[in-house]
Amino acid sequence: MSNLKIAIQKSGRLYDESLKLLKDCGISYNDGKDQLKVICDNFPLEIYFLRNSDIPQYVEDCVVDVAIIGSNLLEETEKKIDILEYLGFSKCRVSLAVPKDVETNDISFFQGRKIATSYPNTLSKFLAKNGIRADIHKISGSVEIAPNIGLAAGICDIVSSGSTLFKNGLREMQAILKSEAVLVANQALSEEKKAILDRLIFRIRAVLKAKQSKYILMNVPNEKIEQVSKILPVLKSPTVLPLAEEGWSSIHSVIDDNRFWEVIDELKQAGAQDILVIPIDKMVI
Ligand SMILES: Nc1ncnc2c1ncn2[C@@H]1O[C@H](COP(=O)(O)OP(=O)(O)OP(=O)(O)O)[C@@H](O)[C@H]1O
Ligand SMILES: O=P(O)(O)OC[C@H]1O[C@H](OP(=O)(O)OP(=O)(O)O)[C@H](O)[C@@H]1O
Ligand SMILES: [Mg+2]
Repeated sequence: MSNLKIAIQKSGRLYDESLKLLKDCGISYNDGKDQLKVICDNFPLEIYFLRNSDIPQYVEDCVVDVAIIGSNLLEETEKKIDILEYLGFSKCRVSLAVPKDVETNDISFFQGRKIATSYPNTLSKFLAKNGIRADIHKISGSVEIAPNIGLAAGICDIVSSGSTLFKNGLREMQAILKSEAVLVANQALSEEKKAILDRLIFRIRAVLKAKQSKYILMNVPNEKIEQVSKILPVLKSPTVLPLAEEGWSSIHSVIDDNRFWEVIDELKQAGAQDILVIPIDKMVI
């Protein structure tokens, strides 16, 4: 039986979270130093550690079957590969930025000017769509330095916290693309590989779903159970267990992480006490 081949970034922004995701999926391997390829012990998977910018080509050429990359790289490289799952980490945007003393937010500022970027294709598509003719200057890193050394009037690069822009005296003018890590696959997977991939995606979804949810439990006087239950968004219906103290019950449920702060006051007002919120490791629905 053949293994599914997955490429992940060798080092950089995506490396830690990509490996953590595989680990959370229960996949383990013998971690030899500086290995560029490892075979997993307990899942039919081979991991290839590659340069991020090379990965889309490897996937399209079927050198590997699947990969974890930033979705912005797909926009840039336009390879024939499919996004299977949004993974929720390495969130960032590709943005136009200018020296902070430039006052306008009108992108026609760039008309006839030079823009430094590592993402020339993404930028040229955006400029064409907006009718801006600018001179695109491709550099492969440290793009934020370009305006300071007189190389360009502005830049187009990845922004996350904005601190690199700030440290270089720049400000974000306009985001042109949002990005996050994605699982991608080539379009010619065998049935055997697809079956392994389905098992991997099943595990990834269980991990991602669990991250978005919390287990919540609280004590409630019996006469308030119905009222409290109505507030709780539940999978089926909440679990209600009697407490040793007569007239009281413990209600257990699962809640979306973002919803918790919205309903906490309502729960208290409805009579819930001693509310505990606990992380969930895996969630299979
Ligand atoms: N500051 C950031 N915050 C969040 N995500 C980021 C950030 N910078 C980059 N990313 C995402 O991580 C991906 C990899 O970026 P990284 O800088 O690690 O590698 P690279 O320099 O693009 O490529 P290579 O591995 O070929 O050197 C990017 O394509 C983007 O999707
Ligand atoms: O908005 P921030 O949180 O400051 O992040 C943005 C910076 O992160 C990335 O660089 P990285 O650190 O990956 O270095 P690189 O240019 O060598 O890839 C990107 O190219 C920006 O420079
Ligand atoms: Mg980078």
